[in-house]
Amino acid sequence: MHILLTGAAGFIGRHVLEQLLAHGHEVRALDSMRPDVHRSGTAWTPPRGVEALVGDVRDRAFVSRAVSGVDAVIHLAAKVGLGVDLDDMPDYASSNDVGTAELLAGMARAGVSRLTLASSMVVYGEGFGRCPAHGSVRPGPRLESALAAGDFEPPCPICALALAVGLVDEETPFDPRNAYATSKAAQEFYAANWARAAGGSAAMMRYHNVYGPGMPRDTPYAGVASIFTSALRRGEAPRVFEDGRQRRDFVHVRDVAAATVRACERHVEGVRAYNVGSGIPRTVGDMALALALALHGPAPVVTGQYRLGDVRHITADSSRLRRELGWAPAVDFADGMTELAALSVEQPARPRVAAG
Ligand SMILES: Cc1cn([C@H]2C[C@H](O)[C@@H](COP(=O)(O)OP(=O)(O)O[C@H]3O[C@@H](C)[C@H](O)[C@@H](O)[C@H]3O)O2)c(=O)[nH]c1=O
Repeated sequence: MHILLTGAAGFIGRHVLEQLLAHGHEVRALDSMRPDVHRSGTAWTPPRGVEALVGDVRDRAFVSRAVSGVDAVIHLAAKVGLGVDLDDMPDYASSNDVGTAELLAGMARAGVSRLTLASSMVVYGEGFGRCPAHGSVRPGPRLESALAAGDFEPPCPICALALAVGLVDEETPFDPRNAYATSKAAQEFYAANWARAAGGSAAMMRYHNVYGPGMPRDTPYAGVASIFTSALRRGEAPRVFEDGRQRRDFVHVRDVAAATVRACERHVEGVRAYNVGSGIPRTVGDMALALALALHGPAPVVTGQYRLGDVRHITADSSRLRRELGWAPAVDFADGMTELAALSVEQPARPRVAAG
């Protein structure tokens, strides 16, 4: 196929591009190269044979050029991050939602009917506490305040049992809790509207906690695995928030790219969301320990600090992706951590240049 890939220079985009080429697709690779989005400032040299376009998906004329003649679009370009700073709300809305709306309008004008969209597990928010007795419960503000007060395994609001894992399937209701999450949820709604109105297909890929080679470094927006390896590289202990027992679904970037490419190749009808995760809950404390051991660094420090807006536990039920698209994660967690540790030793941090 001839595929337009947006966000091609980003962490996930580079892996998707590599796999698309390995599958024999012709790729038009687009990226804005916005310095505020690519905070680690890495240069981008697209592989030979790839048509590269630098521009912004909010630019209508640019989008028209970008979508012309392609069979399908993989839309990864986005402003990512925690999204808790209210001042950032307009930029999330503009970069992610206006950008997606322009892209979809451009696809409709050009008659391009296949979309694969990067979404995120953040659309689910904290709506997934699971009590062993009462199943899924929505603790809402009570859970937030319990967490803020340092009660990291709060009880079910109906009985006294502790809430557990936080397994989400694609039917779990949306509950976006910050500007980034809201912009991701809105992207999905725009894509669904476009698909229905234009007769297109849209696969929404809800990525869980992605890690692996090429993770952004040394920015507060990098994922926790990158922040821990950077700390260990400096000889510092990883600082683990809460009690370290909060669980996430860490999924390797090559597996995420494989799921994305598969969806682009195989999802041809209607609107479908897919969780992209390993399905295995791991505590942040265990992950910190695995990296500390791999890098022979200092033991993790549990800070008890709660980061505003963080969910306690979340794990992907990715059975739909396995069943419908035949995907299965291939990278073992221990191997992925060893790889990350080895890379972080081999690739020294970019030299910092003092301002002024
Ligand atoms: C950064 C950091 C996080 N953590 C904890 C907080 C969370 O419980 C857990 C995971 O945190 P994060 O990696 O920040 O991911 P997160 O689970 O908060 O998720 C978000 O992460 C953003 C990077 C992405 O842009 C978002 O899309 C979203 O995935 O690790 C630490 O313990 N120490 C740290 O230094």
